[in-house]
Amino acid sequence: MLLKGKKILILGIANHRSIAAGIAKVCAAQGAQLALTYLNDRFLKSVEKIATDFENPLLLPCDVNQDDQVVALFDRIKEEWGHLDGLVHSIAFADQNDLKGSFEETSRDGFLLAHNVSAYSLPLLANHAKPLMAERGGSILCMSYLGGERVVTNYNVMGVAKASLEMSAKYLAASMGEHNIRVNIVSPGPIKTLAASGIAGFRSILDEVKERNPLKRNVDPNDVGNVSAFLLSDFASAVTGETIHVDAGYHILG
Ligand SMILES: CCCCCCc1ccc(Oc2ccc(Oc3cccc(O)n3)cc2)c(O)c1
Repeated sequence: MLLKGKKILILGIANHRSIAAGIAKVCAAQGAQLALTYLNDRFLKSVEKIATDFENPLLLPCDVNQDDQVVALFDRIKEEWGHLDGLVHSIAFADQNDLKGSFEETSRDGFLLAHNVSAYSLPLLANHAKPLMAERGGSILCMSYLGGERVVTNYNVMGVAKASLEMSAKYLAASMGEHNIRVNIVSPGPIKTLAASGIAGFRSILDEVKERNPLKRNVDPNDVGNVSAFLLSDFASAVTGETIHVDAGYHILG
């Protein structure tokens, strides 16, 4: 049991296909106690369904764009648990119009929205988690994609937001290390999620990576959950500011 007795907060489950749902399942199987957030009542049902197999999980609402909801979330965690060992950030959003066409046409609002939700939310959440992690230390994870490291057609403003997310994770790793808080990046290959279905050309990318990558297969939320559980565990005690690609090796190709 990699995560026995660890208290882990996971933000970003939308439904059973979510990467965060895969991470939650592996963490629960490895003995972790879980707090799962849902964006609003529309998502509560599907989060409850996923949580039925878990041992008394905390289900809490959180829209990271609302500061008061973030404060209320960590007040509840403090009240119920007293401390936090892990935080998984699996949140992103961009206007669908900004996920296709010419990047130069991105609107000011669209650019700011994508960065607000997909990048700024990481330092925001990390700052609130800090007092609950400081003593024993903790592990923070965020989810990126190759399009944040190099250009992937149509990914556009989300790629720029992911670049910001990845550098945010590294600056957080540098700043929070003295409190024994580690911050790492998991970069999955393309996975068929609710969010992915909103991106132009996603289907063809899925097939292309499967044909080209070293393992000749697509990756799934369980693959991501396995690596995430490792990074959340004491087995990764000296790993911080690191990116692990869970992409069947695709990123090594030209
Ligand atoms: C052209 C790139 C194909 C591979 C994309 C892999 C991927 C799939 C999903 C990802 O996560 C999101 C999350 C929200 C998001 O914004 C959305 C999603 C659906 C509708 C909408 O209005 N915005 C876009 C991507 C992501 O960051 C990366």
